[in-house]
Amino acid sequence: MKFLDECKIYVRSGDGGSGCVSFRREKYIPLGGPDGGDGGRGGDVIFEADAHLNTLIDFRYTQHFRAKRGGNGMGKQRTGRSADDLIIRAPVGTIIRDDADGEILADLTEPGERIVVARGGQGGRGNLHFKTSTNRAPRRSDPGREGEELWLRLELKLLADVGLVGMPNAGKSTLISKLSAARPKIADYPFTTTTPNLGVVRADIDRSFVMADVPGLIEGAGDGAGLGHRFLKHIERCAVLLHLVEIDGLEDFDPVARYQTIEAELTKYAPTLASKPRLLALSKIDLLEPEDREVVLGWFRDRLGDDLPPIFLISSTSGEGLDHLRMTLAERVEAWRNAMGESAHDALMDAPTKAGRGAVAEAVAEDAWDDDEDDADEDGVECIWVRE
Ligand SMILES: Nc1nc2c(ncn2[C@@H]2O[C@H](COP(=O)(O)OP(=O)(O)OP(=O)(O)O)[C@@H](O)[C@H]2O)c(=O)[nH]1
Ligand SMILES: [Mg+2]
Repeated sequence: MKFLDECKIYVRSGDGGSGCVSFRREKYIPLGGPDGGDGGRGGDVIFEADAHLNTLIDFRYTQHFRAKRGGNGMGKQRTGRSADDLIIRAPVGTIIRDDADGEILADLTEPGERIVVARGGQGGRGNLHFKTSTNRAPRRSDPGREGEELWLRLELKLLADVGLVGMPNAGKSTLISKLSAARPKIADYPFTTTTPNLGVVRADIDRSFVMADVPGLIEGAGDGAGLGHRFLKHIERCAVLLHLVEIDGLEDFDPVARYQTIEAELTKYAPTLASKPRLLALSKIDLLEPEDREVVLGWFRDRLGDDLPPIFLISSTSGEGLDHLRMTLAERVEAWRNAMGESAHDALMDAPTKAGRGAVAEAVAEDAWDDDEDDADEDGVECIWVRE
């Protein structure tokens, strides 16, 4: 299975069928009047949000969508057949833009929601309509109207509840591998993760949430430096951010400054990210001398003051602090879902996508990412990232 989150497709609605030129021909009626029927309507191109889909991968194989042409009008005043509409199914959460000017045509948030992106052409009029008092045998009919054609850009934002942010090597991928079935690549060097990973974290029997591990952020990420900014959009819709700062000793670096650097980048990228609820986890504390813990916590308390989010000490190696963190995250996600109530955002994030998100996350957990297919295809489909 592959996962693709951005693609470009061509759509064309059907042309209207032509009107017909025809005259009534019956025995003993030598000069029957015009009886050419109208052409049928061309098919619309319609998008439908489907809660069971969670990737745009199908658009990689099919990029051209053409609705059928309406049938031509016929004699005996018969109207041509209207063409069937072409329904394109896309995952809930897909944003559809006109590629020409970037205008958003639709943001599919509700399962079953439909939007017409290209209207089918009207059928042409048959010669029946052109009969006048002076012209009783019109040889004129209209051709059908042409359908509309346009290129669309589809974008799917991952629907995760918790977004993991932090500098490269902070231990984000290790954490998601401990809390969920996701098995991302983990290594002792920065920028190991190049594409997002999703995992379902089960807090208890009936409570779970989706966590997204995105590539590490660096200074300048908000302006486009590094890889991470490309994926920040995936965490824009998260309920909670979990900011991970690695603490593997008291020497050599300033963890508070690391935290502040990344926070500043998030603010620069989008104010919505800056104002999102967040938790701070100090990772790799197995490497810290027990007596140094209070020292580090003191640095954060003193320098961040009221801006200090709830802080956790965790170790993915020893498992310390993970249960508490997992339960707190579950509570935060639940509180956020409740606060959202019946709002449109809730519809997007919660009910309709449960099946879809679970499926993506499980699939992500099972398969490895393929980093190779990162760029534009020959045939014009741009893949920001693809999972095999
Ligand atoms: N001792 C110790 N090492 C850890 C812990 N968590 C992660 N590591 C190690 O830290 C290194 C980086 O871990 P990753 O999970 O790949 O870090 P990341 O934040 O995903 O890094 P990028 O993908 O580059 O952004 C790996 O060598 C891990 O084994 C921990 O709790 N304790
Ligand atoms: Mg990683």
